[in-house]
Amino acid sequence: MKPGEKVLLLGPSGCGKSTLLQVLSGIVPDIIEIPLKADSIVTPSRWGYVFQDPDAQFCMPYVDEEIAFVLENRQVPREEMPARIAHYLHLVGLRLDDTHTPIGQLSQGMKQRLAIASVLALEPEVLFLDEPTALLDEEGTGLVWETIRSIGADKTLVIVEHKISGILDLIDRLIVISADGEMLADGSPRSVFETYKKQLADYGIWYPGVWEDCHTRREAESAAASAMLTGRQPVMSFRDFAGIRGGQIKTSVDNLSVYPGDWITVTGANGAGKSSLLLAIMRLIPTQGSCWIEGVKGSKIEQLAEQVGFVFQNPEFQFVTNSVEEELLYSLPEVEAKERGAQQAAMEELLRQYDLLELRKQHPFQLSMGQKRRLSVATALVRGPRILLLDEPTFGLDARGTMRMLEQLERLRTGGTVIVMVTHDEEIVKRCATRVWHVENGCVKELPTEMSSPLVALAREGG
Ligand SMILES: Nc1ncnc2c1ncn2[C@@H]1O[C@H](COP(=O)(O)OP(=O)(O)OP(=O)(O)O)[C@@H](O)[C@H]1O
Ligand SMILES: Nc1ncnc2c1ncn2[C@@H]1O[C@H](COP(=O)(O)OP(=O)(O)OP(=O)(O)O)[C@@H](O)[C@H]1O
Repeated sequence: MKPGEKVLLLGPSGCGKSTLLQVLSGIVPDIIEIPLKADSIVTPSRWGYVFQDPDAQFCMPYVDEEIAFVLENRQVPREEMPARIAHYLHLVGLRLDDTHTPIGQLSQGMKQRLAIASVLALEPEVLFLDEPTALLDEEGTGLVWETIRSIGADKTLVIVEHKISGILDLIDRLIVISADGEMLADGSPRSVFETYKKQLADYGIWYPGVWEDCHTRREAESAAASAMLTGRQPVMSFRDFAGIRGGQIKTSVDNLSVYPGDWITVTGANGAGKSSLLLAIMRLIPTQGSCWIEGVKGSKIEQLAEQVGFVFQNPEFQFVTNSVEEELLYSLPEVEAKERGAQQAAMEELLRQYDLLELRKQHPFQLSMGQKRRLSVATALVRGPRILLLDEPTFGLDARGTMRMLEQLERLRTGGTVIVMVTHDEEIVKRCATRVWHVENGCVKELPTEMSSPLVALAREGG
């Protein structure tokens, strides 16, 4: 790679993009000792690395201290620090009443913004970015690319990113890696997309126009028909419901009901209170008011888990066993011996659908981010819950993983399963949602959408 070059690495989930980035930066083998087969690799001297998982990035407990730590290493005088800290937080749009806030109290998207700010504070010559915008809202994504664009032509950039639409004009060189880790293409984005479109589609890699090629938008009538088909009794209702964190209300729903066959996308800025809503429904944070769920007696997590499948924003929070296969087995209900064969077959089918069959013996923590994401969703599905709460289930997925997951969720939805999905992806909102809930400063409000407009409402009211 030449100095000043802006390079994008694209490839299917698990092909080795993160690993390659770590080798190019020298993290492997200097910090992570993995044997390498290479004569010599020249690694840069002043570089910064934004990890795929922001939790892997931080050294200090507080936001201001995290950036101050970097500035101290650069010998920035103490009196200049507050202004510099404010500057780097401003670049990524991380707005806080007090910069001396514990990092553990930030939402995941806010953490990702901080991770990028602390790497920018290094003023590196070479920047390695591993899916830096995966958890960011639209504003955050725009700001990050704008900042990267403005930090100068002389900086070298190597980026792994699935959300390609905002960065292609920034990129000089696109390198595509195939599923078996070989280099498939290397050239300008335009020439690679023109020449290799078929291969990209076959490998399930993102390219401009992939949504139009792979996903059919659901028709309004079909949404209405399924609402009519699946009945009018609510399966979940909120009355003055709120979720509390750090002693304060972080999410609240006044009065909303959820019906079989609803696909609700939950949207809103980073830190708005979307994850808190799902955590409150699962009683994983303190709550007040009422969230009634059909068939759930009491509010113990085990009783909820009978009816509700939950996918955490960070897939690692979900894993409790030592292999992919055990993870699914752990979530399965106890059945009689004669039913175990069918259960095993259903589990294998799920592993196949989620491209995890070959990885069945692998430790969940030794998967790539996309593989972890797919396993976390498969685990939530394996019991066949009536309500599925999914916190950004498609982030970090390649095109194939995304389309397959959406198609499967749509099949479940038309069978009556409720999908409540937090997402920043506008395409998913446009194509999949039958209802949209928007969260602003912790308040959840239903937005009017094409799909949840009169037809669906009429069907529900029996018209
Ligand atoms: N700690 C680990 N130990 C063993 N194998 C691992 C470990 N981490 C990842 N792998 C495997 O190495 C391969 C490459 O992983 P890597 O994270 O580099 O993929 P990736 O292309 O970045 O994927 P994604 O797009 O899903 O993030 C994957 O098949 C994964 O299962
Ligand atoms: N453990 C905690 N203690 C106190 N406040 C917290 C805690 N975790 C999160 N918060 C705050 O609650 C608010 C809502 O966070 P939440 O994670 O629900 O946001 P979100 O909408 O899911 O954001 P993102 O899109 O970034 O994931 C944020 O202001 C965040 O700082």
